[in-house]
Amino acid sequence: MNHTKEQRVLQYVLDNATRGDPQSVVDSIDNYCNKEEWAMNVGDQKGLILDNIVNESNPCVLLELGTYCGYSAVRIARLLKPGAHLYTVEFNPAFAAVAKQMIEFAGVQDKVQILEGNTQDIIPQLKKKYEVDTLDFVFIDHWKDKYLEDTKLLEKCNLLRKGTVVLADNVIVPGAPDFLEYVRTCGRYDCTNYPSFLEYMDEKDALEKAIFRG
Ligand SMILES: Nc1ncc2ncn(CCCCCNC(=O)c3cc(-c4ccc(F)cc4)cc(O)c3O)c2n1
Ligand SMILES: [Mg+2]
Repeated sequence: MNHTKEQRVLQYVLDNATRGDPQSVVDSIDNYCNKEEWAMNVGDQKGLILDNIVNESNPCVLLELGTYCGYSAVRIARLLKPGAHLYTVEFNPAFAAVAKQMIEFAGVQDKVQILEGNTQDIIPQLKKKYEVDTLDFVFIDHWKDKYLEDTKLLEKCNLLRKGTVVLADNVIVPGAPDFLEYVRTCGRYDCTNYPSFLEYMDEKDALEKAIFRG
């Protein structure tokens, strides 16, 4: 029954976390992935940095690229004010199915909407199909070689406004060198690097915050 790692992570949450308690869902996933099976959640160390940046930017409309099991969607949604909304894009149906159940168990389904598909197809639909004006916060955590292309696509679709926070995971491991080079040198972003560690490992990783200048 639980043939995939993602299904085993979900089952562990269902067996060990408290329904409607997003913090217990986040803690359970971190416990499982620390003890049993590594998985590519942003994790607790980078997660604390993510929490701080979400809290300081107080966002209302958010986009996440790469949902996976829904760990960061639950982590972000637990901090959102009433009426705030997170769109999260996932193209792997099996991952999306796990994430849907994770998000519902955590009780944050009213704040999170999973959009199934490829970011390059979905990003151009956000304004017309999902009635998004501009984004306050973007968390990028999908294919590392798509970070740059999709950041440029967000610009092209006029989804970024002065002050939009673009936060990217894994800028060291696996790395997104072309994205880093672009946001740090194109003149349209104020960038900050947040050194941390790869989830559940001792390897160095980092988040990069790039605030759009408008
Ligand atoms: N275009 C599009 N549209 C929509 C989509 N939905 C999903 N995807 C594809 C996402 C595929 C997973 C992306 N995430 C990672 O690959 C990742 C990897 C590691 C890692 C792995 C091995 C190591 F040895 C060390 C580190 C760590 C991380 O934290 C990661 O986030 C999409 N793509
Ligand atoms: Mg990641």
